[in-house]
Amino acid sequence: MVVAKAWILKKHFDGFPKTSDFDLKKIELPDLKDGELLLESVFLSVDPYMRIVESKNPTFAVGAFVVGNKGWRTHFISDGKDLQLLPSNWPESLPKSLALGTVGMPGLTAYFGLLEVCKMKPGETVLVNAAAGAVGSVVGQLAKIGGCKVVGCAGSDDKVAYLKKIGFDEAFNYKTVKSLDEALSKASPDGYDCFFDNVGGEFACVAINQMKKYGRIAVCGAISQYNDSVPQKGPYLQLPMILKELQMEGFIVSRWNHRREEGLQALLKWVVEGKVKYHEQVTEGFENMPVAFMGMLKGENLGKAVVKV
Ligand SMILES: NC(=O)C1=CN([C@@H]2O[C@H](COP(=O)(O)OP(=O)(O)OC[C@H]3O[C@@H](n4cnc5c(N)ncnc54)[C@H](OP(=O)(O)O)[C@@H]3O)[C@@H](O)[C@H]2O)C=CC1
Ligand SMILES: CCCCC/C=C\CC(=O)/C=C/C=C/C=C/[C@@H](O)CCCC(=O)O
Repeated sequence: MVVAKAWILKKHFDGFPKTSDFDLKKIELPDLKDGELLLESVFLSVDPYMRIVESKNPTFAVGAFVVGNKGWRTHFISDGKDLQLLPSNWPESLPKSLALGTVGMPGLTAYFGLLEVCKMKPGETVLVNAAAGAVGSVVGQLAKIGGCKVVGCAGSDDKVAYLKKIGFDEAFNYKTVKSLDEALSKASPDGYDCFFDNVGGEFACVAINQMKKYGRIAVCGAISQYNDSVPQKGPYLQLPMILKELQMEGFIVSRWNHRREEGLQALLKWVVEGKVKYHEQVTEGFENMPVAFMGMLKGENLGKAVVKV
């Protein structure tokens, strides 16, 4: 009998998440039926990554590594239908945890958001916020590969130094600049063609006023608003949208599930060639899932935040 540990949400968040909102449970798992397999988490994120320890399903061999959306759990039984094997050409030398980050869902978000929503073109200027995080750090590097000028903002001087190291043309600490408006116009006096928005709220309002005519805004996330108890109010953006004829489009990465393999292969190739660099913020221990989660929301992570079980 395998006993799984699972983090459950005891109470819906009221404002910023608290340790007391989570509960660690033990769950006895039943024996496998034909067609099922038993998975053991190796790295976890919001999208857990697991190794198969027992299988009664001919498609999945014991020892194989898969990505699945199974919650914060050490073990899980699956019929295999919703699991993704790692690409078969995954190099032995590459950390498998990247399947949760640069060569996984966050990397795909950057890839499809830039290509399909921003429709970036060589010579354009791309702005990205939360730029030193899992999605943002890939956005900036893909935009450089695509021949763009890239401006990134992040919440510490160490993160800004990292952005410059991985090739961002301009980067600044949005928490310490005197004026966000001035910092954005100094970084690109002619404005921005593409804005990949991970943050929303006031940052987005200031940035949207600095878009060039016909600019495109990919609304990927709004992390500045996720923990608000009271919804934020304006300023309102209709005037710059009309006068500059902007396009603003929200998206969820799963829209391109049918092109997942294309995206993963492109990202894998760039990582192997050293054209896309990665950093992971690894927290040790399943017991520390809530700590890692809250730390990520507070900006303690550089690159993708993962938990090693
Ligand atoms: N649409 C989609 O399909 C998807 C959307 N997303 C979204 O993309 C965004 C980035 O996700 P991900 O890369 O996983 O996370 P990150 O690795 O970027 O971690 C989150 C970062 O957000 C920044 N942040 C937190 N609060 C604020 C704030 N108030 N203002 C500005 N920045 C803040 C912090 O960096 P800093 O130190 O710079 O403040 C923190 O490190 C999120 O909004 C997420 O919801 C992610 C995946 C798919
Ligand atoms: C408090 C409200 C929060 C709203 C956030 C809404 C959107 C932003 C966001 O973060 C969206 C993420 C979507 C992720 C989707 C993932 C799966 O489709 C795939 C996961 C497994 C994988 O393929 O690796």
